[in-house]
Amino acid sequence: MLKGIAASSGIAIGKAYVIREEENAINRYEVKDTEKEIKRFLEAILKAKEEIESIKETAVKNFGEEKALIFEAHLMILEDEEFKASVIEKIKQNINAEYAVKETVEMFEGIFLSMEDEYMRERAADIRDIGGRIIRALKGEEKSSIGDIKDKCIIVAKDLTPSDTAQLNREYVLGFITELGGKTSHSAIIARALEIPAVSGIKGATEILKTGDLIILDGVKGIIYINPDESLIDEYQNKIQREMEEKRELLIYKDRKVLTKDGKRIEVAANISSKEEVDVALKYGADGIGLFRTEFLFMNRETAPTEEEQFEVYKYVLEKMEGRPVIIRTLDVGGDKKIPYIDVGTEMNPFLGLRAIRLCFERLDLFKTQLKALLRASIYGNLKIMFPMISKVDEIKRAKEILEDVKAELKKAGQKFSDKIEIGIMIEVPSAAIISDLLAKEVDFFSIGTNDLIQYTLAVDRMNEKVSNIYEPSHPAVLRLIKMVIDNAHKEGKWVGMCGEMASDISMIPLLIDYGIDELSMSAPSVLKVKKEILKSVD
Ligand SMILES: C=C(OP(=O)(O)O)C(=O)O
Ligand SMILES: [Mg+2]
Repeated sequence: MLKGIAASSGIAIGKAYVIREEENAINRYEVKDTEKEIKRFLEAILKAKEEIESIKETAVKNFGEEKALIFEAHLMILEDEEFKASVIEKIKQNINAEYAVKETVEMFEGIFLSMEDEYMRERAADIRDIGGRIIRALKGEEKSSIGDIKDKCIIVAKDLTPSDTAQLNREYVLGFITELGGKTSHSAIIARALEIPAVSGIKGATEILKTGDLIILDGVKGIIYINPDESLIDEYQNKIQREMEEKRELLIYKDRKVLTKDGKRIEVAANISSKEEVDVALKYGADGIGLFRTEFLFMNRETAPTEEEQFEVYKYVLEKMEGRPVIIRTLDVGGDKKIPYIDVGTEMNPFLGLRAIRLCFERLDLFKTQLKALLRASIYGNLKIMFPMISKVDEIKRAKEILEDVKAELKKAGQKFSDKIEIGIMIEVPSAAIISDLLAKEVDFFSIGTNDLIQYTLAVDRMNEKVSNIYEPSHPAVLRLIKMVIDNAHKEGKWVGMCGEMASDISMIPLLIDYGIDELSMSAPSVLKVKKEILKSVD
């Protein structure tokens, strides 16, 4: 038995599938026969071309000509004489082909990244992609994608990025075990939304476990059993049965409106990160969407979604929610949510770096495109726009000014948008909580992001399993800030929600209600148990 962190509740029993770290190191060595090495390089180019041609064909079939254009760009790079000449030049200096490609790719990447033109800057990602493909061809490796898993298994990996997790297919992935990551890492959050049980923080898991080992994964207790005996399997199979029954019983709360014993209405909403999750939110009786993490729309693709693509997603969510509140948060890239084509450079402390609204101010092109899409979609439902990582008054003022500029542009173009959109901010940085009296004057609502608020207040990395024991939601410093935020908002007549993971922590709910919280938003599968908990004092 191994103990880790209970990252996503639920139980899974199945065979392990161990993903070992890819051998990324590209070593430099001296080649004597440079002619042979050049031939090896040119063959790798041909192999890469064949691969891309075939991917392009599939892309045309599945997504149409336009989506396949990106591969046209990749083919052009492979045919680029300057690129090839640069690699060959290096090989002639007795450098091995892999290293020559790596150096050439880095040089071209640098050139593209320094260009003024947005389109050209984005081409840096293409060069990187192509470079990886040629190097894999040279090494004779195939690229495997986690989204391609087609056998029922429990994934064991050192770490899963949020974009990896978002690709997991629930039909096959029964659960996952990682060495790294905490309870509020985005991978854990996504796993909870997908109802995939997970345990993180199991040191050495990829070494200890072998593919094919039978595993019991207990995501409630945060433990795993390796090759358990029959009696333990029986015991856990019974637990799975009981869990399913409990879930069914909770359905009686689905259409209940939640009132406290003082008769105050509490909205119990769902957090989503894709349009597909709206159905899950409705299935579990969410009163609204309390947080749409839109950065996930930007993941696992080559370029940012266009205004039209985003508009379609927002419209879909708003229409599906049929007038219930839908809080859509603007792009929160950075920290553990990395997007290859949105370059923030190398950062010593990504969670303290160019993240969320800070990045949007640097990349007005992305920010304005998203705001336009949101405004246009606003006529299809009850949209509220929320800005992440606000840490001072100037930032919310600036964000609102940009929103006004975008509104003016739309008006000029004769495009319609609602005039009733509430504007809110995340309170997830201690400075924002401390000046919440001032910020409350600028907005219609707050939503407390406890995942970040806790990590920044207590100086405890939410991703680091080594300090997870001191990541303490009930620390008095955190509780004082939460109370202060709610009081300050209410003094200005504004409402306060909570969309961090604390919102579904049953042990904290009585206190939050006592503080006067107005809305709680969480992964959809937690909605019913939270409704039940609040109604317990009334029923
Ligand atoms: C809801 C939050 O935002 P995210 O988890 O996306 O950082 C939070 O910080 O609590
Ligand atoms: Mg946050």
